[in-house]
Amino acid sequence: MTSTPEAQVQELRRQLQSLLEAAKANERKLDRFDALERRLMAVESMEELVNLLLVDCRHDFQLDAAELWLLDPDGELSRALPALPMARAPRLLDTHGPLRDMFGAVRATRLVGPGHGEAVVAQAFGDDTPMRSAALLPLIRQGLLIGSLHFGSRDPERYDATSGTKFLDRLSAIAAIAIESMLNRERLRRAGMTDGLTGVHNRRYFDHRSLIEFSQAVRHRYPLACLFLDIDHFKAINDGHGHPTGDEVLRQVGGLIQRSLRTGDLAARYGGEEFVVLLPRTDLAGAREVAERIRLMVQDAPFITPDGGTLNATLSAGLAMLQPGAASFAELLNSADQALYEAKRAGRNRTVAAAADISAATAAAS
Ligand SMILES: Nc1nc2c(ncn2[C@@H]2O[C@H](COP(=O)(O)OP(=O)(O)OP(=O)(O)O)[C@@H](O)[C@H]2O)c(=O)[nH]1
Repeated sequence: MTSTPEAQVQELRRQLQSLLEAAKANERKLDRFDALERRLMAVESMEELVNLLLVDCRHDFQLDAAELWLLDPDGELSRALPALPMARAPRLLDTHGPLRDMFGAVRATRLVGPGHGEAVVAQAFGDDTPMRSAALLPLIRQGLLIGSLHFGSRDPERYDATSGTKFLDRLSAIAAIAIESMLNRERLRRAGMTDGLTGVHNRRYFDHRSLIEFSQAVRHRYPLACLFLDIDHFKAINDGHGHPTGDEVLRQVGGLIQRSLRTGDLAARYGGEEFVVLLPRTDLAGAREVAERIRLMVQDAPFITPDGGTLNATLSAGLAMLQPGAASFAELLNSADQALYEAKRAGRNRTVAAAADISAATAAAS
């Protein structure tokens, strides 16, 4: 049956309308991708980048789930991320295995859903996931798979294996560049405030942070303790076992100090074989306990030398408390340094508190 010319015109109009709607939808999609790419290129910090990929993307693209996996074989990110204010954290992988399982040798964007990859959806979002389809974007830099970005939907048809992946491919390339440049920036930032040998903060960072800690303690009137820790007869270790062994002892002492502290405490290598520690909201008894814990750990530790041998070392600690009415942070440092001098003079391998703190504690007790 041939249709009337009016019916043919109606049909053409309908087809034209649906083409126009598809074109408009595509344009809106392009605008959204465009806006996201611009924001990715402009992020200033790791937390902003992760929030953009996991929280904003999910909202802007009306996704039901978004996940980011990042390869972190050296534990660099797992040390850095907990301190950052992130609404959602990426999953850190210590090996390539999960990425290899997901992308194989092809390493291209995958659209998976019912009948063509339920198992992969579960792999991407967990076994109990309500997601029914997903877009899995490999993040590749300089030929290496550095992570993956997963967008999930409860709608089984949202991601269909036959759909194009042009926008998603572009997004994954830009996300990978943004992640790599952010990691490099973080590395540089940390290198600028970390002592290269021991991994604790350097003097420059300490000088900056200590002033903040000082003014906070003064303003909010809480105690602030300062410890100077100095390895005993370190010159003899260098002379007797060689400089590389001295370096190794320094590295291990730095690690012991770091592990003895709470979040919010600050440890730094102050110079040579001397470390400084700031303990906010810690009283004299608490600070003495920390100093003694570190001293005993060092005393009991067998230090492993580069040639596989062991040696023993000790350290002396000088401890001082921020005094009410102290005019400057330098006064506190100075008192801790004097106390350290006393500890050395009295025979080393001991903790000595500054005279003013001992008399204040005695007066309070009597
Ligand atoms: N291996 C190594 N040695 C260092 C480093 N920085 C400083 N030193 C050495 O540390 C030694 C410090 O010696 P001294 O200041 O005489 O103190 P000490 O031998 O520890 O004696 P006391 O502190 O009085 O117990 C010097 O020999 C420095 O050369 C370093 O980064 N690595």
